[in-house]
Amino acid sequence: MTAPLQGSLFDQTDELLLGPLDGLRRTGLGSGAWLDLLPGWLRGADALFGELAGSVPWRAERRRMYEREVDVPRLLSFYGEGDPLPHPVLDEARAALDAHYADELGEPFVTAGLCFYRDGRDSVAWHGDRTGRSATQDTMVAILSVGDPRDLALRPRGGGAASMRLPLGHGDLVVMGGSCQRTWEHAIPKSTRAVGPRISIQFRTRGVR
Ligand SMILES: O=C(O)CCC(=O)C(=O)O
Ligand SMILES: [Fe+2]
Repeated sequence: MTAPLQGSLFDQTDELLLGPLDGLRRTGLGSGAWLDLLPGWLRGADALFGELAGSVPWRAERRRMYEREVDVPRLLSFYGEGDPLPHPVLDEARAALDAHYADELGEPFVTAGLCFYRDGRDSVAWHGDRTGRSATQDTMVAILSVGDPRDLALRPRGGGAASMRLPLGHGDLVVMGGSCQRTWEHAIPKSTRAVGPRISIQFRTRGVR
């Protein structure tokens, strides 16, 4: 499928450029969870959006829910350990994240999950990325967002403090770290506003989904 995204809708530069990661700002969420945020990490991302939209083998997934098969409302593509990524700037992004977080994380980011939200009806429900080590141990999930802005919503698992919404725009980076996957949940809520397509790229460590 292709998405009708006009060039330079979002960005004034044509050149793909990853900024330095020293601009990352950390927010503690409590219970050992935190978020690192760097708005506008990748500049010139219009072309990347177009290439990913057109060349990634997007899959629609179906899932059993209450005895029925339902469409998962977004398109997906998963790049496992050792799989060539669909654009060289994603290799650069992953290498930069590895260099920045090496000491704190203690292992590299090895997989990339790509999600395509075609419009405001596409979404992902509340969940933690709790498959693998993240169910019991701290880890990091780094998300690069391109295309139309969508909110990443976060709430403590099992209720408690109020939830929060973090608008993720074109080229923005957010890293969910510490205990975030087991003590918090996240979601991309549906939007009733007219929103265009968004692609998110999630880098994870070995075995974590
Ligand atoms: O689209 C996003 O930024 C989040 C996706 C997500 O949480 C997931 O696929 O596990
Ligand atoms: Fe997730």
